[in-house]
Amino acid sequence: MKVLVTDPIADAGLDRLRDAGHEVVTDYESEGDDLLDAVADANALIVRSGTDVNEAVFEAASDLVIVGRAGIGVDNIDIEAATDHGVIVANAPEGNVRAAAEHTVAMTFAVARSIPQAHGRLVGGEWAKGEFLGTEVNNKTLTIVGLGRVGQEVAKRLDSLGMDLVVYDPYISEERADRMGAELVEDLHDALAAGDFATIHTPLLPETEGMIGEAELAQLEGGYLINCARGGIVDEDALAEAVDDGVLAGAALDSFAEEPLPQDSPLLDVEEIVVTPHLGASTEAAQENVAVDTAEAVLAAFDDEPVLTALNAPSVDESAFPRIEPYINVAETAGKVAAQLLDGRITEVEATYEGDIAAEDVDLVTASALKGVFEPLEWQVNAVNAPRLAEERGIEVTESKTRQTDDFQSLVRVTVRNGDDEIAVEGTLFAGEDARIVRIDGFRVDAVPYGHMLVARNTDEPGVIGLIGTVLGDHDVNIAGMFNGRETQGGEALTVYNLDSAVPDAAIEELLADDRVVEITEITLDGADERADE
Ligand SMILES: NC(=O)C1=CN([C@@H]2O[C@H](COP(=O)(O)OP(=O)(O)OC[C@H]3O[C@@H](n4cnc5c(N)ncnc54)[C@H](O)[C@@H]3O)[C@@H](O)[C@H]2O)C=CC1
Ligand SMILES: O=C(O)C(=O)COP(=O)(O)O
Repeated sequence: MKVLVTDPIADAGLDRLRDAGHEVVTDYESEGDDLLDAVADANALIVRSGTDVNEAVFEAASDLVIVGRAGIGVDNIDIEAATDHGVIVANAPEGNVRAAAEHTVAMTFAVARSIPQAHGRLVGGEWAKGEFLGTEVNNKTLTIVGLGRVGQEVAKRLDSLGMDLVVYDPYISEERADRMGAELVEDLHDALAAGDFATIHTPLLPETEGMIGEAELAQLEGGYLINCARGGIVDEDALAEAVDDGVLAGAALDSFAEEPLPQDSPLLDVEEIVVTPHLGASTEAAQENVAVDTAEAVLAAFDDEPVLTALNAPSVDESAFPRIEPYINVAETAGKVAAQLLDGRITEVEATYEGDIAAEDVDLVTASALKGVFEPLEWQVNAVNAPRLAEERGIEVTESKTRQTDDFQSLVRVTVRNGDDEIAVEGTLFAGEDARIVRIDGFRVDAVPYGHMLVARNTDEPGVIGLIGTVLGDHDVNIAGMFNGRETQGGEALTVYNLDSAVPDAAIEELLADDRVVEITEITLDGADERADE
C-alpha cells in the first residue's frame, strides 16, 4: 500500500508504516494540482494542519482508504466529501493534548509578563526594566471557553497556579465542570465578563466561527485573551482593534484564520499581541505520540480492523470487535443476496439481530449489511459511506435486536423492501466461523455464500431439480453444491445452487420457459472471479 505524507510527522510514525511493509512517500511541498497528482495512487494520506484535504483531493484519490490527521483539529479536511467517497477520516485526539495545554499556559504567562516584548528589547540592547509591569495569574479568574480535552488540562494547570475557573461550554455536564473545580456559566458574555483571562479551546465549526467578536471582547474588558485553538473562532480585526484601543490588556495567539503566515494581518502590528506560528502541538513527545497513533490508524484501516479514532465510520468497541467481526461478512452477504433477489427500488432496509450477537454494538455490522445491499448498484461503497448513501436515497434503515433465537446461537436477518414486496435473508456462523445463509424469504436453506449462485423458485414436483441440473449441464455450468427448501410438499420450493461458473443468459431463458420454474436469480458474491479462473 502507498502512504502519502504531506505534512511533517515524526519518524516513529513513518517507521511503523515502513516496518509493516508499506511504501511511505513524504511530500511536504506539493499543493494544488501537484497534490492531486501525488495522491492519485495513494491508499492513505497523512496530514497535519498544513494540507487542505478538500473535495478535489477525494475526487483525485480513487484508491484512498483513510486520511490520518496526526493531531486533533480536522477543519482542514472535508469530512463530508470523505464520507461520500467512502474514505475514513481519523485523527489523533490524545497525543498532543498536554503539549497544547502547556503552550496555552506558556502563552498566558508570555502575554501577562510581556516576555517576548521584553526579550526583544533586551537583545536589541535596551534594559527596559521600568516599562514592563506584569499581571499575576494568582487570584485572578480564568474563563475557559470549551472544556474538552485541552480545556481540562489547562484548567488543571492554571487552577494549581491559584486561578479561579469559570467555564463556558454548552455541551458539557455540570459534573464535569465541578470535577475541575470550575463554575459552569450558561451565557458566553457572562462567562467572559467574569474573567481576567480567557482561553479558547473549541474546534473551528460553523457554530464557533467568529464566536468571539467585538461585543464578546468588550465583556473581557481589561483582560487577556489567549487562543491556541483555531484562527477564525476569534474575529481577528476586532481583536487587533480591542488590544490596540486598550479595551483588552493583551492577547496571545497560536493559530490564525490564514496559515501559514497571515498576510497583512493587523494582529502582527499590535505590540501587546504575542504570536507563535501554530506551535501548540510542536513538542517531541506530542509529535511522536500523534505520528504513531496515526500510523496505527492507517494500519488498522489497511487490515480492515476498526479504526477507533475514525470520525466518520460506524463506532466499534475494540474489545468487542473479535465477537462482531465474523458477522460483518454474514451481514454484508445477506444484504447482497437480498438486494439481488428483490426487484424495484429499495425503500427500506432492516437489520435484525437474534441471540448472542444482539448483545453487541452492531453499528458496523448494520453498515456492512447496507454495504452489501448497495454493492451490486454502486461502484464504490463501504461501511463508511453506506449509511450516508441510504440517507441520501431516502432509504429507511432500521435495526432491531432480540436475545431470543430459535435454532441458532446468533442470527443476522437483512430484510429489504421496495414498498410492495420484501425479501428477508438470514445468515449465521457455523462452528463460530463459517458463514451460512440459512433462510431466504422464509425458506430454510443451508447455503455457503460464495462465488456464483443461482436461486430458483419452482413448484415442488418431481423432475424440476433434474431439469435445472440438465439445463445447467447443457450449458457447461457445473453444480458445486445445492440446497433445497420448500414450504409444503407440492407447494413452492426454493433451491440455492453453488456453481463453478457464471450462468449464460440462454440457460436462464431456457429454465424460465418451463412452467414449473417460477423465478431464477443469479447472484454473484465474493470469490466469483477466482472460481471462473480456476
Ligand atoms: N495550537 C495547536 O497546535 C493545537 C490546537 N488544538 C485545538 O484545540 C482545540 C481543542 O481541542 P480538544 O480539547 O482536543 O477538543 P475537544 O473536542 O476535546 O473539546 C472541545 C470542546 O469544545 C466544546 N464546544 C464545542 N462547541 C462549543 C461552543 N460553541 N462553545 C463552547 N464550547 C464548545 C465541546 O463541548 C468540547 O468540550 C481544537 O480546536 C484543536 O484543534 C489542539 C491541539 C494542538
Ligand atoms: O492538533 C491540532 O489540532 C493542532 O492544531 C496541531 O496542529 P499541527 O499538527 O501542529 O499542524
